[in-house]
Amino acid sequence: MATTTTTRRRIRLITSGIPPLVLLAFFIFLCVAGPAIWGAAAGHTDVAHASQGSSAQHWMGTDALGRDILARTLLATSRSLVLAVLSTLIGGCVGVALGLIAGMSRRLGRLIGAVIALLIAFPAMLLAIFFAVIFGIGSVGSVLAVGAAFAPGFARLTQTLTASTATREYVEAAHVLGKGPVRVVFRHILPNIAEPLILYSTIHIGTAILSLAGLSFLGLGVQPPAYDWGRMLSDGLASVYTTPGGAIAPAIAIVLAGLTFNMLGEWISDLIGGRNEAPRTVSAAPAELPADTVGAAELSAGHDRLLEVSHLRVVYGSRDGVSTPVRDVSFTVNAGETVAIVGESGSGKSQATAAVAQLVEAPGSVYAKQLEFLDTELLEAGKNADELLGRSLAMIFQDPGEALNPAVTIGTHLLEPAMIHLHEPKRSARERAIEALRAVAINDPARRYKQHPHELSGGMKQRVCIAIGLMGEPRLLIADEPTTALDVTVQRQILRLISRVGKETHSSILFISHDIAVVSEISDRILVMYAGFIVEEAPTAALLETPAHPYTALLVASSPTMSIDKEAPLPSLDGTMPRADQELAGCYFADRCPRADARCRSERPPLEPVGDTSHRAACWHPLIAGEKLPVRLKEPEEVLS
Ligand SMILES: Nc1ncnc2c1ncn2[C@@H]1O[C@H](COP(=O)(O)OP(=O)(O)OP(=O)(O)O)[C@@H](O)[C@H]1O
Repeated sequence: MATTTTTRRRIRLITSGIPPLVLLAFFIFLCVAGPAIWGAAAGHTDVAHASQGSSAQHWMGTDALGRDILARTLLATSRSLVLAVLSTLIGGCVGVALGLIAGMSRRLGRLIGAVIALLIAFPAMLLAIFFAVIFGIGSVGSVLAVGAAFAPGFARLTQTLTASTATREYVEAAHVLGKGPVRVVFRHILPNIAEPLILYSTIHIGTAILSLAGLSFLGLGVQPPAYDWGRMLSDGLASVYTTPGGAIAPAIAIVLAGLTFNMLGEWISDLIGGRNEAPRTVSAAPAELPADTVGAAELSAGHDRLLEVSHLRVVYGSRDGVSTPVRDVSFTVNAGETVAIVGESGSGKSQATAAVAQLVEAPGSVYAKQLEFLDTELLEAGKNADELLGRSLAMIFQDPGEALNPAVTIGTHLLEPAMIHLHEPKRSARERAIEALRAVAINDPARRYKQHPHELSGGMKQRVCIAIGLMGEPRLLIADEPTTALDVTVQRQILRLISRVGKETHSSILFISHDIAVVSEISDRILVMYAGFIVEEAPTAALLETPAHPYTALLVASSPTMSIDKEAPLPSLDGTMPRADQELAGCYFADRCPRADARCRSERPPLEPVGDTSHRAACWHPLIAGEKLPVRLKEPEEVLS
């Protein structure tokens, strides 16, 4: 059934491509062979047979000098088409350059965006006439004028495409790798916006033919003795009653050429659309992970500080106010340790780690008393910080589909960290890349190396992202909800893989998740975040068995696990977390907390040890070990809803 649909689609694609391709071939033939075949007839004057109607010798008649109109029309093809292609190229290059600057740079973007919006408000033909007067009458002036009139359209399209591509995770990953803006544009942005731009250009050649003909018709374009279809149309209209062919022949040529490029554009669009449809793959049984080598090279030093974050704050300022997704976060990650950050959606987990990876973009600002990675103060290190992070930090994002650049092969993704940061020769980097794919349990790594991301399943893409991390010299692996976008059957494997890779490469792991049950499987220590604060921090077992903060206690109790009684109702966490733009004097959890009193609402509790020094909680009334929180249980229908 699927095969029949695909076959039918292919047949439709081939048949719909025949008319524009045949017409295009015909026009190319006219451009190439035209001068040799019709050159003489088009230039031969015969005043005795001037301004004649159609005859067997002159199908479209003759002009005022007795020249054959059909021959001149066919000969005018090359000038008309070359000028149209040139003006599209000029408009395309100028527009794409402006659009890229506007899409990449926030400050210049606003200015260029405003100019584009102003120009786009005028009809393109009106702009072309305006620019033709400025650039001067003639072929060159008209080409520049039509190019300038098209540039705002190209710029608007490029700006929109760039803005949406620039926020993709593979572009952010490229920034993490320390790639400069020019490299990011040519490697990651342009290849991914090229298809709609090519499509737009093809259709625009048709419009350019019409616009140039219009300028020539108005006397602003091609000047005698040179001629194009617009010039011929203008001359032909003067004698339309005696020699109608003088106007009809160039008019037919203009319409046919315009139609050809429009049909070609539609066909390319179909072709691209079909190619981008993800192939349906039958998901094979997930590959067994190779034997775990946990413990083979455990770091002996127990408390080597790798990352030290002290009083981290992330602030976004806008005309509408200030929003602070990370209010005050302090934590450390020791060498070889796996630390998890948990908390409900919007608690600031991703923003806090984005600040560590230097991925918070304007208008966001990062403040910290200390943000030290491998003994380097990141907020003061400038370019050195980029290099350090590019070499020693690996990021695994939530959606592996977004994290990989669809335009480049898996191999290229893997080679970049090794070649850019370790300056490794391509040959040895390639060998290591195939080894890295094998290490993350990807079958047939040599074949996968040559494939593009769309040829891989979601789980495989995430394995590739992990393998990319292995290509540098990672000391810290930040995994931001790496299993959320994956099929449940693959989640556990990816989790185990990340844990194993961390141990084998002696890297520490900072693992972000909203699911405490997930992180408890791999983490040594858990940090609980709420409304931009760390509200509790403890070794995993202590946090799960004796949570001190009421929020943690509710998170633990409401986390459905395989071991709990499925018939028993889950505790309910009513209310919502304060927004990032809300400022409160006291504890941000107070409104949802069954233990809150007046002090909780007026005075913010500091993160302080509760019992053991490794266990800290920010609460005025922490739960004493073993104490149960009085909680409202969810009704069965609430659990289902
Ligand atoms: N570019 C931005 N501008 C302004 N505020 C932002 C921006 N990005 C994020 N925020 C704010 O930061 C808050 C925290 O976002 P963050 O992505 O860190 O949460 P999270 O805990 O990781 O949640 P999730 O699990 O849903 O990803 C958001 O609720 C949002 O209000």
